[in-house]
Amino acid sequence: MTAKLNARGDVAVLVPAAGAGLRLGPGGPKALRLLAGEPLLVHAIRRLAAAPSVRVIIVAAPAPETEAVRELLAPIAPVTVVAGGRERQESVARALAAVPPDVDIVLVHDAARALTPPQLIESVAAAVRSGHPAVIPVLPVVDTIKEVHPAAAPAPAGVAAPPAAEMPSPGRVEVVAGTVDRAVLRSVQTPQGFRRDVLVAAHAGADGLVTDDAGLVEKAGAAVVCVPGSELALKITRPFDLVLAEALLHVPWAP
Ligand SMILES: Nc1ccn([C@@H]2O[C@H](COP(=O)(O)OP(=O)(O)OP(=O)(O)O)[C@@H](O)[C@H]2O)c(=O)n1
Ligand SMILES: C[C@](O)(CO)[C@H](O)COP(=O)(O)O
Repeated sequence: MTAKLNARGDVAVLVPAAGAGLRLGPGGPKALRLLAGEPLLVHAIRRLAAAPSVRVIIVAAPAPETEAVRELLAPIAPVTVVAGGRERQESVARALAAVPPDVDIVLVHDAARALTPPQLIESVAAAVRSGHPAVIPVLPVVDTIKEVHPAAAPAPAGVAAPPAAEMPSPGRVEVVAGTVDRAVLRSVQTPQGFRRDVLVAAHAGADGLVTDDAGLVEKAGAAVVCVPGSELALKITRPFDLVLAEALLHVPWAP
């Protein structure tokens, strides 16, 4: 049965879903990969549609799959589907352009965070509604975090280390440059919530790529406020995450 969105809701949710899912391995666009027999995007949309604040959902689909995604989601909830871009930021910008003029609160939510509970969507929306122009859900960092640089080209004292690859690889030795104080670090999730004018201005003024929308708002100089995130809002990125997500579907407290 198609879920109805709340016509009295005051929130539009943009769902970037156009990524390739390279880190998940071969198998097609990540948002269309199956979790317990259904595409990740279906899991994500179902949970968004269950949040009472949500009036509009706009999905940025992999461009060649736009029509297929429209058909896939039609029985789940009323959604607008646009073609995504080459980068996440472009996908968000395209979805943002399709927000109806009378909606003042916009959330941006990764399809890859497919198990995000409706309560988290509500708590981010409530924080924006209460007056914060930009809101992100966060979790504490639980590991000790080291800054590293490649052993072959150590950064001299006082000079910024060269950019490190995302992971050390065989034959590439890294050396620790220092330990970061994790008490001031947070792991950032979606949905990220914004006053619409703030998000529109941040995207319009973007002068490079950042990895989340709050990053654009920070660059524009606006305050970004944190609310508690949820372990269930994990981003399904690598094969291990898919196994974890499958297990989470069976825990009694998961939505
Ligand atoms: N050009 C892109 C790239 C990413 N995304 C979306 O942004 C979210 C977060 O991206 P990530 O989880 O990193 O997904 P991928 O880019 O697909 O992953 P990978 O980097 O492994 O290819 C995902 O819902 C993804 O579909 C998007 O809409 N358009
Ligand atoms: C937006 C995001 O989910 C915040 O954690 C994340 O940055 C998106 O993932 P990506 O791999 O950086 O595109």
